[in-house]
Amino acid sequence: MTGTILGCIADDFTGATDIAGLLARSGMRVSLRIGVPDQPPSDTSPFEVIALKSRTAPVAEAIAETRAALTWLKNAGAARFFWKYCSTFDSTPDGNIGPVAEALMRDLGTDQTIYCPAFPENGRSIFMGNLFVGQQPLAESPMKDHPLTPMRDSNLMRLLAPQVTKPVGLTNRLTVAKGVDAVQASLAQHRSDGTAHVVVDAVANADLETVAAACRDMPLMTGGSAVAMPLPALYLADGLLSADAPKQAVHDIDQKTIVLSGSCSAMTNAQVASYIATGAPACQLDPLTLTQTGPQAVLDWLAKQDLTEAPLIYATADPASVKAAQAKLGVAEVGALIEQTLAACAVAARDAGARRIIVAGGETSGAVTTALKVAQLDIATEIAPGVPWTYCVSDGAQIALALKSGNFGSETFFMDAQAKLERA
Ligand SMILES: Nc1ncnc2c1ncn2[C@@H]1O[C@H](COP(=O)(O)OP(=O)(O)OP(=O)(O)O)[C@@H](O)[C@H]1O
Ligand SMILES: O=C(O)[C@@H](O)C(=O)CO
Repeated sequence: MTGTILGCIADDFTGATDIAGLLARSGMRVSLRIGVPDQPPSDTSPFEVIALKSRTAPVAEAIAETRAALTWLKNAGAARFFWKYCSTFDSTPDGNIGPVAEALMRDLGTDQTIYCPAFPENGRSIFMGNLFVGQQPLAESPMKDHPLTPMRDSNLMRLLAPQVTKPVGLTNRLTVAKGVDAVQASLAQHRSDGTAHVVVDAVANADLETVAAACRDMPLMTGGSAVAMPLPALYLADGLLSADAPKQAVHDIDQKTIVLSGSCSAMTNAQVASYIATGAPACQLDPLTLTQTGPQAVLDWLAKQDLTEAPLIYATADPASVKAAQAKLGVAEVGALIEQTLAACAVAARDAGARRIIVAGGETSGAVTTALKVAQLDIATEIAPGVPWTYCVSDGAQIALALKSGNFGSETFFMDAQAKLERA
């Protein structure tokens, strides 16, 4: 029986399902824990992911939580670790990515790690240390206007340097193109120069295969989810993982479904419009009305729905409406109001028999999983790159839960999700 081989720590919930989903492409069992478990490890998987909510937390808090996660994962048997942050490197000059990496390096007694947020299947690529979102440099992409972590520079070395105490360097695409030995030689050169933090270019999945192969024995790798994807096959080839290691389970889940959308990204707006156009029952939450009437009206609407028709409850709105609501009610207040309402809808839907719950938005996913009191998710079939179905238990009921990052999935995501579970 194989113990835990790789321990991953993610700085948000949808980021955690993202890396868990890509690791699960291997067919191996991947478990995701919501927060650092109170209990010592038991029923562990070859790949364990701990989801934190530390992306915008104060540095000291993020470090403390991440170190606690590391200890739990070490106790689960892991000897290799992955620090997962956003593929758009979401952070601020006094943000957490660098300080957390340095804290993990200290705890693991290692003097070097890599930074590779590339996710080519979702349009994130790195060339000469510059991060692109589709064809746009990061700082010209919609990420420049992110409400919490506006990204105003596209150069990963410049973004990382103010966050760390040790030198930052680059292993560029020309080296990656030469293969595994060239990447390892470049890392060794950086190490002898005292460069602890190495940004590594990747523009395609083939580059990520090379980078993962070159770095697979590092105690700590950091990046987006995609550079972790080749690791299961590499560990299998190295004999670290046996072919009889636990595989993904498949459960037969009742068809009653609820779709909850609190993301206001351009992609989620398109997904909501496309779902409504199919004729699915839908109820829009208006923040101003909610402050006056509370959640009862939407709960009443939900109680009348046939859950086999997979109704949608959404607060998703265009940027102008979001700004107007924020100006009237306050950014944090309106966010919390909607998150709490959608979380209450998730609980009510579960109590009414919904066993398939689809959620759009990272913060929204956090609120929903917390309200459902979900502690552990087992990763199941992939819906879209970085968005898997997961299985969990909530109040004794076996639930299939899909947590979608705001920007991920195609326009037909909500339909795709339902169809994928049928095929699984
Ligand atoms: N109509 C609205 N007006 C104002 N705020 C809203 C509205 N609808 C949703 N919100 C809030 O916007 C925030 C959206 O964040 P969330 O993390 O859920 O989505 P996202 O940022 O698109 O996803 P991700 O973090 O995965 O990229 C939530 O706090 C939500 O409550
Ligand atoms: O890496 C990404 O883009 C996502 O997994 C994410 O972190 C969403 O918040």
